[in-house]
Amino acid sequence: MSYALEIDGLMKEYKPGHPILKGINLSIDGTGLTAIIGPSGTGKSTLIRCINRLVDPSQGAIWLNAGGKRVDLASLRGGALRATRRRIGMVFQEYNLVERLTVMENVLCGRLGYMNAFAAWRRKFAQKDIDYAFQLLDTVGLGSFANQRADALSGGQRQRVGIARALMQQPEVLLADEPTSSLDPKTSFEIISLLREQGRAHKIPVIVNIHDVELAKRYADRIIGMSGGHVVYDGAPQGLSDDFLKQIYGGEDWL
Ligand SMILES: Nc1ncnc2c1ncn2[C@@H]1O[C@H](COP(=O)(O)OP(=O)(O)OP(=O)(O)O)[C@@H](O)[C@H]1O
Repeated sequence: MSYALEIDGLMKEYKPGHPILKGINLSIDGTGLTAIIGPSGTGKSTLIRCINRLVDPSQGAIWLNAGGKRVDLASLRGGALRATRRRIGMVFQEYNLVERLTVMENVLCGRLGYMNAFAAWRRKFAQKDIDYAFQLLDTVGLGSFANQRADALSGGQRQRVGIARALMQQPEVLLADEPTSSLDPKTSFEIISLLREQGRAHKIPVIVNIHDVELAKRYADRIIGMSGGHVVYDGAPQGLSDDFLKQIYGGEDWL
């Protein structure tokens, strides 16, 4: 079987001899939301960032099924890497919007990876891209905000723009690195629900690195618990017992 994403023996060390990821093996498919949980510093962001190659893996393979073709993201360079990377949508904790641009312009930025350099420089977007961006803005509940500047939005609204921009890439997989860390509990729930819903609507898997275990247990279809650079739990939220939580986070006073 060919998975949407298959990670095989992934290792990452920022300093030689000090591995952060110590041999991660994962297969991700379907349209569910997978939550990655684990203590601070265990390598959750590093894992997400290796997948979209914001960080270069030290060893291992990351197979992405892009348009029916299986490519190893870990070994790609230059133009081949850029072409494959545009098929990976990424939502950031701090939104990473261009503050002085409008909501619509920010969403259209998701298309830049598909355009030639001159068209990208002129920000000359095709009408079908503009139409799709309007459609996505409606989907994320910001239909009437297209002409607002990004710096006039609340955190939750910014994250909705970030999700629309990632979907604009027509990705094969959607990654989110702590997308709710800066948001209140109600908005966090809305953003996680939106990610899950959009994963289903676009028939792509969603992988979210998240600190809030309760939120993960309530809304994820699958939980990956990391500790010390290893995966120590991989299964349904219902199976994430206190024993596993102790193994992931250590101690028990907090349970
Ligand atoms: N660019 C970098 N250079 C050197 N070390 C790094 C770099 N990025 C992360 N690290 C280190 O790698 C380890 C894992 O960091 P990472 O951000 O992946 O963990 P995390 O589980 O996502 O933590 P948190 O939940 O606090 O965000 C940490 O010790 C961190 O200091």
